[in-house]
Amino acid sequence: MTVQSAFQEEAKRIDEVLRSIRKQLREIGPRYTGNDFTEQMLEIQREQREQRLTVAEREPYFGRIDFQEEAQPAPKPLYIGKAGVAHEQSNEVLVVDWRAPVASLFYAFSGGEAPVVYESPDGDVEGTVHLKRNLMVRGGILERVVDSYVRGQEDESVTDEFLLYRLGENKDNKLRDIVSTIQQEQDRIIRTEKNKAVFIQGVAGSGKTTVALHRLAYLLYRYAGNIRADRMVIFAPNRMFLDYISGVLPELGVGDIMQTTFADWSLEQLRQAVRLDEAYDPMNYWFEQPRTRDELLASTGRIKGSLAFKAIVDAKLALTEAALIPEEPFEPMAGWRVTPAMIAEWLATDDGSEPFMKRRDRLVSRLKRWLESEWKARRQTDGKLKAKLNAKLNAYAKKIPSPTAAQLYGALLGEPAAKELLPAKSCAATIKLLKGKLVWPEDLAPLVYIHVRLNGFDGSPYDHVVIDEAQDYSPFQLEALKQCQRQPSMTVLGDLQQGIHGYAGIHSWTELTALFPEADTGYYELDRSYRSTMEIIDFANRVLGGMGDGVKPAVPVFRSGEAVDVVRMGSDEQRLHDVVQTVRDWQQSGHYRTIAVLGRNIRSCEAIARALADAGIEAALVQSKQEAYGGGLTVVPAYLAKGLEFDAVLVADADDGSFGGNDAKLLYVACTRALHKLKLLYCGELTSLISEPAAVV
Ligand SMILES: Nc1ncnc2c1ncn2[C@@H]1O[C@H](COP(=O)(O)OP(=O)(O)OP(=O)(O)O)[C@@H](O)[C@H]1O
Repeated sequence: MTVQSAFQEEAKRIDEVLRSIRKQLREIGPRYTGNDFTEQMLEIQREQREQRLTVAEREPYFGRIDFQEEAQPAPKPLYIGKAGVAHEQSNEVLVVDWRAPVASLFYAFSGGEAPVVYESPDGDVEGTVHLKRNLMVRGGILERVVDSYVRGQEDESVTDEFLLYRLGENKDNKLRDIVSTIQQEQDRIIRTEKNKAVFIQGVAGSGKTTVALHRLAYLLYRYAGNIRADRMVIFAPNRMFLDYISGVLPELGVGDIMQTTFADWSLEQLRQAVRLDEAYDPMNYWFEQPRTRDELLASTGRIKGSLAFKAIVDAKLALTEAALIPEEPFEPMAGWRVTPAMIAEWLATDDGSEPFMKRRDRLVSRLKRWLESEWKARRQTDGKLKAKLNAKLNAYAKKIPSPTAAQLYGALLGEPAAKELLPAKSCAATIKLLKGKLVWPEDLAPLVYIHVRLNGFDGSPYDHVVIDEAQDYSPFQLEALKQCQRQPSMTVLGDLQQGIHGYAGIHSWTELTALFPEADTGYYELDRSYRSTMEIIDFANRVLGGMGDGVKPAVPVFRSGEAVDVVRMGSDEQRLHDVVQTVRDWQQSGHYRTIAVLGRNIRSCEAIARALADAGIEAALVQSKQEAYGGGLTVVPAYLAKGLEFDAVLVADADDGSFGGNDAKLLYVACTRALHKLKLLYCGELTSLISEPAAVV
C-alpha cells in the first residue's frame, strides 16, 4: 500500500468514526437537574460518557496496530485512543482505550516477526503484529500517518519518527499527556499492579512525572470499582509545579485527585494548629552560596527526617501510651473502685492500632458507664452526691494525658534522647518556635506522624499515593504517609542526581525502599531522556561526570540540535547586557515559546529581572511562594526550576563563585531544563564543573 492510499484509507475511517461519535454526543440529550436519586446516578454516568466522547471528538485515536491472534485467519486492525468508543448501534469497538490490556501491544511492540503476547483478564493472548501505525489527528482532521512497522518489509525494527516529531515541538506553560508515544520502559511502569510501592529512579527528562500521572489514569481504569480518584493523592514539590502539571489528568479523563505539597498537607492534617515560620526559608539559606557536603550531612533537617529520630518519637509515644493507665485506682467513694489492672484490661480489649486519643476517649466513656451502673446497682438517688462523683471522674480523667502533637513534640525535644541526636541549640530553638505555634518544614514529618498516631488520620485511607521529586523526601516523611494507607500502594519517583536538597532529602534509594517489605516493592530505572537535544544531554552529563562513580549518564533520544554555548563576559555589567541581548534575540527569532533565565540564587535573579525590566522586556520573576507558572519569559533560581522545562535556557552565572565543586547537581538541574537551546554565561573563572574546554567559546 502506498503512503497516499494509506492516508486516504485512514482519512475515510476517521470521518466514519467522527460521525458516530458526534451522533452519540447529540443523543446524550439535555442535562437532568431533578432530585430523583436514580436519575442523578444515571446523570453522572451520562456526564462521564459525554466527557469521554468530547475527548474522542478532538482526537479519536492516535495509533493502529494490526494484530492476528493465534488460530485466527487474518489480522484485525485495532485503533488506540484516549477513550474507548463503540459504534452506537452495532456496539463494534471503534476505538480501544489506551489502558485496555490489548493496547499494551501498541506500546510494548518493538518490531520483528516473532509472536508477541499480551495479558488479558482471561489469560495470555498470543499472536503476531502486522502493522504499527501512528496517526496524528488535530481538531478532527487527519494530519499525518507514519508507519513505524510493516511486517515483511526489510527494516523490521520500529522507528521513532513520530516520537521525534513530538519531541521537536515547542512547549507552553503546561505539561502534556504522552499517550500517543508512551515508550516500552514507561508503559511497563504505568501498568505495574496496584498494591506495591513502586520506586522510579529516572534521569532528568525521562518522563517520571508524566509516567506517574498516566499510571494514576491506568489504575483508575484497571481497578475501577476498587479504587477512587478522591482517595488518591499526588505530592509535588511546590504549588507552581502543581499548576504546571494540572492539565495532564483532565486530558486523560481523570478528575478529583488531590494534588498538594507535603507542607500544605501536613498543616491541614494538623488542623492549622501551627504555621510555617516565614522568617526562615530553608531554600534561601541553603542556596544562597555553595555549601560543603559535611554541612549538608550535619543539617538538622537530615537528623529530624531520619529513622533514628523516629525511634525517639516512637519511644515517647510508647511512654504516652503506657501513661493511659493511671498509677492510682479510680475510687470516687469508699468501696467504689476501679483498679489500674482493670483499666489495663479494658484498654487491652480495644483494637491495639486505634489512635491513642480515641482509646483515651473510650476509656473515659467506659468509666462514665461504670459509674452509672454502680449508681444504679447501689440504688443511689442523692443529686448532690452524683455531681460530686462526676467531678471526681472529671478530675481523674484529667490525669490521663491528652497532649497535642505540638506539646508532645516540644516535650520530646527537651529530653536527653533528642539532645543526643540534635544540637541542644537546635532543640531549644525549635521549642521556642513551637511556643509561638511556629515550625520549620523539617518539623512537619515528626509532627504529622505524632498527630496521626494520637488522633488518627483525618479522612479515608488513601488508595494510592504519588510522590514526585522523592529524592527530596526523608524516611520520616514517607513513614508519616505510610500511616495514611491500609496497605502500601505508592508511586515514588525522583532522581538522586537532581538531589539538590541534600540537607533534608535522601542520599540513596535504600533509605526509602527499606521502609517496605521487599515483596511489596518494585524498583525501576529510566535512563532515556526525552526532553533535551543530544547536545544538551551530552553537556549535562559532563557536568555530572565530575561527581565520580555511581553517576548514570542520561541516554539521549537521537534528536540533534544546536551546540551548547558557554560564553565568557568581561564584567558583571557586560554579563547583564548579554542576558538582555540573548533574550531579545531568542524572542525575535520566533523559535521559542518558553524561555528561562536561570540564576544561582534569588539575589542574582532579582538583578537579572531588573536589567530586563530596564530594557523594557517583560519577564516573570519566580520566588519560592509562586503559585502559578505562566510560560513566556521567566527568571527563576535554578533550584526552583526543578521539574519544569523551557524551550530555551540561559544560565546567567556559571562562574566558580556561583557554582562550587559541590554544586554539580544544581548545575545539572539547570542545564537539563532546556529542550532545544542552552547557553551559559560567566564572569572571571568558569565553574570547575564544566571541565570540557572545547565547549567554551
Ligand atoms: N514517551 C514520551 N513521548 C513524548 N514525550 C515524552 C515522553 N516521555 C517524556 N516526554 C516528555 O519529556 C519531557 C520530560 O518529562 P517529565 O517532566 O515527565 O520528566 P521527568 O523525568 O519528571 O523530568 P525531571 O526529573 O527533569 O523533572 C516532557 O516534555 C514530556 O512530555
